[in-house]
Amino acid sequence: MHCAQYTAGTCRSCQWLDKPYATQLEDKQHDLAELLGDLPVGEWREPVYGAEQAFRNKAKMVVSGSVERPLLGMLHRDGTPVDLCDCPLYPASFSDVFRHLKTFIARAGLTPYHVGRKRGELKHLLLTQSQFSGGLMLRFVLRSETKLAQLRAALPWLMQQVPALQVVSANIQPVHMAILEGETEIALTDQQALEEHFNQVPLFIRPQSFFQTNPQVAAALYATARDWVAERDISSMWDLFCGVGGFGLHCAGPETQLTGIEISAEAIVCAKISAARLGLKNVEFKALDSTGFATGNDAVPELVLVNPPRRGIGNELCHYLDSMAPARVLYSSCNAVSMAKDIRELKNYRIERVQLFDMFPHTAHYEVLTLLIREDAVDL
Ligand SMILES: C[S@@+](CC[C@H](N)C(=O)[O-])C[C@H]1O[C@@H](n2cnc3c(N)ncnc32)[C@H](O)[C@@H]1O
Ligand code: SF4
Repeated sequence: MHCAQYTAGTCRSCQWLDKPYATQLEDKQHDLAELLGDLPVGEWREPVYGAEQAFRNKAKMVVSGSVERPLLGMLHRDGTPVDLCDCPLYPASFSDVFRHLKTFIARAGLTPYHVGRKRGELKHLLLTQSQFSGGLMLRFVLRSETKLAQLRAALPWLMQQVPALQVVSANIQPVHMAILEGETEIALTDQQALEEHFNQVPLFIRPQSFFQTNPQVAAALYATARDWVAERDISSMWDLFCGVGGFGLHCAGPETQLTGIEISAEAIVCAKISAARLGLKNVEFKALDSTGFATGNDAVPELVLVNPPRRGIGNELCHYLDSMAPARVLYSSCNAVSMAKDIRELKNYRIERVQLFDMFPHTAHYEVLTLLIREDAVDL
């Protein structure tokens, strides 16, 4: 893939752009094999990959420059801004949206935040697209509510220029730190969730909930989890770190007892809407800490699916799972280092199958799906 910013040396976020894509996949597979090292693996599946460019559904833009000439992109460590509106990882349609946003910033008088001077209001713009409808969610991350009235007053113009905009909100992030967003979210449109569909499963994207950023590969990941679960007659499962419910909602049939656990209440709202749409009756989604939920529960489902953040599931949950001993554990991870560490703690399990999903082309990162089966299981 060609990137003018990379060639010019102005953005090096894609550290592997010089590597041919086939070599990137080989290197990732090799890295995964090294991390699992001594652990026997029943079956290695071929890596799954998608488009090499325009695969991201989300742009996180740092706003800098002046109110008349804003830049949307990133800041180097020394504070030098780079405009990344032409980044080839985004869908082509984003460039028009960025152009209108620059005009909008000037019209609404949203002064870009200056990190060095600690002045200005508009810090970031977060833009997400649904590949199902083409609809867009836009979030303005502001230092305070000072310019909110101006933003509201100018918004009808933006909605007219960008008719795909469905969900707009303002996030207030008063802290002078490299934190992307704050706790307060103010809805600026009646619609507050963007509808997405993967494999005919309706999923909803809301401002403060995690959503996969590579829809093509994420859809393949969920479909694979669904297929692996369907190999056995699973009547009860937990989906821990469930986000908006993508895994559980793919895997559950009409009779499956599914419990989805996720710390973000916003994401749980989305998961419940999806479950209702699918007509799933034996499903519950709760906004809780996964470890707290698991360790405080006597029930043992037939399968536990985990999809934690980069830090992994951690020792306490590993030890609890190992002793509570569900027949199967399906572990989806965006960090094979923490996953390999966790699996070593699951001493009663063997690795039945592993498959790599390249969610993050041109970087060293990847997603991996691992099926673990309890050692003493005869035919599970
Ligand atoms: C990698 S995301 C996976 C989300 C979801 N499974 C999906 O496919 O989109 C990890 C999720 O874990 C959630 N999370 C983080 N810490 C948590 C905790 N202690 N308990 C439950 N969920 C947590 C995050 O909010 C995030 O939604
Ligand atoms: S993030 Fe975008 S602009 Fe930066 S190197 Fe990657 S493709 Fe190029």
